[in-house]
Amino acid sequence: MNISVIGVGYVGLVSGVCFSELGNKVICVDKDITKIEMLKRGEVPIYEPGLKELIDKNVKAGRLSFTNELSESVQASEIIIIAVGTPSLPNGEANLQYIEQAAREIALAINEYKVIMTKSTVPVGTNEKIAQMIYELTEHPFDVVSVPEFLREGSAIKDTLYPDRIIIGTDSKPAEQKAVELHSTLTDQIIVTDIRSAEMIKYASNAFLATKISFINEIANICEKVNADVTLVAKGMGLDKRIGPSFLNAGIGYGGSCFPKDTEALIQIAGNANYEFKLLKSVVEVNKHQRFNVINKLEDLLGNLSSKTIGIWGLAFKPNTDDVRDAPSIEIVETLIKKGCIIKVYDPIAINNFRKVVNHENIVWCDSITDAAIDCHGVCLLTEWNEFKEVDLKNIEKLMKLPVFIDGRNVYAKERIEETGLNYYSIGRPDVNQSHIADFIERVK
Ligand SMILES: NC(=O)c1ccc[n+]([C@@H]2O[C@H](COP(=O)([O-])OP(=O)(O)OC[C@H]3O[C@@H](n4cnc5c(N)ncnc54)[C@H](O)[C@@H]3O)[C@@H](O)[C@H]2O)c1
Ligand SMILES: O=c1ccn([C@@H]2O[C@H](COP(=O)(O)OP(=O)(O)O[C@H]3O[C@H](CO)[C@@H](O)[C@H](O)[C@H]3O)[C@@H](O)[C@H]2O)c(=O)[nH]1
Repeated sequence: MNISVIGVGYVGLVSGVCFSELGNKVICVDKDITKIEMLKRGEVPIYEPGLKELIDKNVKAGRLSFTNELSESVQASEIIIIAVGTPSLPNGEANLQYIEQAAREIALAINEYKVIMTKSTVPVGTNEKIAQMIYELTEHPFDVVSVPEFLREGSAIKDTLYPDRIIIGTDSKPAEQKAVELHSTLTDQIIVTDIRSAEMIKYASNAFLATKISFINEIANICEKVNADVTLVAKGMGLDKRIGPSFLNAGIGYGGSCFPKDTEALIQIAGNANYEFKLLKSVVEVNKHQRFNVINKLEDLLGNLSSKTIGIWGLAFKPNTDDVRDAPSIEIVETLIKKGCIIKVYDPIAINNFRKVVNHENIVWCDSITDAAIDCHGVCLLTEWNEFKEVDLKNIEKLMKLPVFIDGRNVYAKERIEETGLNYYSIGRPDVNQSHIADFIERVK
C-alpha cells in the first residue's frame, strides 16, 4: 500500500519505518525542514534502539522517503496517517492546533478516496471534528479512522511490529477493511470499535498504567513507615494474574511525553462532560509529589543543601531514550539549584536535550558516571540505565566527598549496598537502606 505519514515525531517516524519494513511504500512528511533535511542525510533526530538501521535499510530498498511536500505525498497515497503532536494547553486540555492544521492541509490536497488514520492521541470526539473539517473543504470522498498508538519509547520498534493489540475505530466498512488489511500481519488481536470508544481506549489505557505507578508509589511510601519492602510487595502482588507484574516499579514517579499530558487531558475530557475524575486527579497529585522524595531524603541526610555538590545520574524520563519531556529530573535539578546546590549531571544519551530545557551556571555537565560522583556530597540516581547497574559502587564511594546515595529507581540489591559504606536511601525499602544512616546524620549535623 502507499502511505503518507504526517508528522515525523516519535510515532510518525517509528510507524512510518515499520510500515515500510512490512513492504508498504511510505512517505514521511513534516513541516520541520531541518528535521526532513537531517533524515534525507541519513541522520536520525531521535534516539531509539534499532531505528537508524531500519531507516537505512528501507530507504535503500526504495520503500521509505522523507519530504516537506504534504500535498504531493497525500495525492500519491491511499492511506494518510496523522501523527502530529497533541501537547497540553495550560489548563491540561489537549492542544489540537497541529491536528487541525494537518486536517486542513490534507483536505486541500485530497484528489480521490483516502483513508485518513489518526494515530495522534486525541480527545473523544476529535476524529468526528476532523472528518467535519475535511468534509467542508473537499468534494472528494474520504473516511477518518481512529487507530491509537501504544508504542513505548525505548522499545518502540518491537512494540510496533509486535503489538499486544490494534484498535481500529471507524463507522465505515471500506475504511475498516483497509485498516484491518494494513495491520493484519502484526497481530490477531485487532479490535474494531466505534470511533469514540477507540479514542477513549487510548486515554483509559495510559490513565490505568499511570494509576498502577502512583498506587505502588503510595504503597512504597507506606512501606517506609511500617518497615516493609515494596519490591517484595510488588512481586507478591504481581504474581496474581488479575494484577500482573508490570508497572509496579516504585520510584520517583512517571514522566515522559504521554502519561503526564494524557492524564491531565482525560481529567479535562471528564470535566467537560460534567464528571469529576477524582481517582485520576489523585494519581496526578501523588505523581507530582513523588519526585520530591529524592530531595527530602537528601535533606534528611545532609541537612541544609546550600553549597552542597550533588551528582545526578540519569536525566531521560526512562532508559533507552534521549527524551526529557516532563522528565522528573527537570524539576529535581531546578529545585536543587534553587536550594543553592552545585549539580553535576550525567546521562549517556539525553544530556544535550536536557541542556536545551535547563541551563544554569550551577550545573556541571559530566561525560561519565565517575565524573558525576567526584567530590559530591550526595548522588541521586534518577534513570535506571544499565550502565548505572554495573558500576563499581565501592569505587564511587571513594570518589565522593560524603557517601550519600539516593537511588530513585531501586536499582541496587541489598547485598551490593552492604559491600559499601554508602549511606543509601532507596524508595520503599527501609531494610535495604543502611542501618548506620542514623549515626551518619548525627555526625554530619
Ligand atoms: N511519543 C510517544 O511515545 C507516543 C506514543 C503513543 C502515542 N503518542 C501520541 O502521538 C502523537 C505524536 O507524538 P510524538 O511524540 O511523536 O510527537 P512529536 O511532538 O515528537 O512530533 C510531532 C511532529 O509533527 C510535526 N507536525 C506538526 N504539525 C504538522 C503538520 N501540519 N504537518 C506536518 N508535520 C507536522 C512536528 O513538526 C513534529 O515533528 C501525540 O498525540 C502523542 O500523544 C506518542
Ligand atoms: O513500573 C513502572 C513503569 C514505568 N514507570 C515510569 O513511567 C513512565 C512511562 O514509562 P513507559 O510507559 O515505559 O514509557 P512511555 O514511552 O511514556 O509509554 C507510555 O506512553 C505512550 C504514549 O501514549 C504509550 O503509547 C505507551 O503504551 C505507554 O506505556 C516513565 O517515566 C517510567 O519511568 C514507573 O515509574 N514505574
